[in-house]
Amino acid sequence: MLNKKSVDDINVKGKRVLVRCDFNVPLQEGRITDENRLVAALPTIKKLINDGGKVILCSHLGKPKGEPKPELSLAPVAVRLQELLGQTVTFAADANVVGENAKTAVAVMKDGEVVLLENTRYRAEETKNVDSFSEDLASICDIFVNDAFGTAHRAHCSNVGVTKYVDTAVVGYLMQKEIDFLGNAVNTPERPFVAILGGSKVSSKISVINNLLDKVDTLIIGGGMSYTFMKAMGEEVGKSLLEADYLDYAKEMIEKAKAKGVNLLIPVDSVVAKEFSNDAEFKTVEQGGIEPEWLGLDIGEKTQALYADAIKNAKTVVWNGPMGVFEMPNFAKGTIAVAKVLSEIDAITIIGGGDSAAAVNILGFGDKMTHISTGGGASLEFLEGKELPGVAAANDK
Ligand SMILES: Nc1ncnc2c1ncn2[C@@H]1O[C@H](COP(=O)(O)OP(=O)(O)O)[C@@H](O)[C@H]1O
Ligand SMILES: O=C(OP(=O)(O)O)[C@H](O)COP(=O)(O)O
Repeated sequence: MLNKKSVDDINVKGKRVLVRCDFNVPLQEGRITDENRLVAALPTIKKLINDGGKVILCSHLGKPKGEPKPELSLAPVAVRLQELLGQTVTFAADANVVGENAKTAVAVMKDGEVVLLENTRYRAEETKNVDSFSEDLASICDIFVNDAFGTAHRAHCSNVGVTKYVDTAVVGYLMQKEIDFLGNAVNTPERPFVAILGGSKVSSKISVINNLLDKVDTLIIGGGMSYTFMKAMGEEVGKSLLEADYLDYAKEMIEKAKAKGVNLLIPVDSVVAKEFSNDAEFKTVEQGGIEPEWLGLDIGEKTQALYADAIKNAKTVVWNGPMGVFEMPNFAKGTIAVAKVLSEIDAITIIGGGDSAAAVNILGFGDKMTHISTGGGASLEFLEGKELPGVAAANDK
């Protein structure tokens, strides 16, 4: 259990409560294309409304790099939140985030009302964690709640700096839930504990592989990163994604798995194509059969069966990174196969945000998983065993 004070430990009646959420949602022409992060934030917001707090929400959106960018305004989020909450959400349009508009909006709030501030990254100080913006944020609230798990690996004004200037800084329900699921899975897993890692690069998951090898019974490797492991085992990989600088590291991890008695699985067949395109000619080849002009873009059917077999008796599964280029239908089958097995087994299944979460949702398996994290980078850093600054900054219990 997370040893931080939460919204259950405070009395917010009549108080101005600043809630840092992660409303960094994908937008297309002002339309929100995936609202999971908004829905995930509702329990904390509703609790604070019901308890009679004056609920001031804030978040970043995209990377406006310290200046107002209309296309990265949080205005569309206010509209959708209002629908989801079924009550008015006043949007404090304010290029300065905590300028006169925002201060006035907050000053006239009644208990149980909701205000949403403008994109915190309109202020240049935000991502540098400069005190001036942290102080501004603290000046409009009595209590601070951090519920932005997706941003917890950043140390910015609106999730870390602000806590220096408020007496009470607690975490929200989403933050608690994310840390509890990921923490329990990694630290006290029901066994067998299987981790599935995929995605493009070994280099982005070095510490995750290393840390998980200390914890899991089986580690399954798929996606672009598997070719570096194959090469390290002496196989030719043609034009597949290869990080030559990480071959020694891959060998080290193969040795570590042996030493620890971890079952490390890499693909036994691959779907290869002539080009990185859904329209390219493609075929399935056995282990060691990737010819020089071909590149591996998905795991083959034998690998799918091997991985399904390794997963089916698991009691805890953590998955981060697709098994292939799932954005292209011809190379999505491996990712679909893994998602399908996870949706069918009797186990705690945790999807570590990012592309894997998107894949599971797009493929329609979202509601079959125990937990889909709202944070890609944050869940990866958590799986690496790092302390998340956004969590560390909250008051201890
Ligand atoms: N065999 C492959 N070759 C090239 N790219 C791949 C391969 N398999 C998966 N990918 C790509 O990896 C990307 C996801 O990588 P990454 O960002 O590491 O995953 P995540 O966001 O889940 O952590 C996807 O865009 C996918 O197309
Ligand atoms: O979307 C986010 O990260 P994610 O894509 O790693 O899940 C978070 O909102 C953090 O955003 P940032 O990576 O711009 O700091």
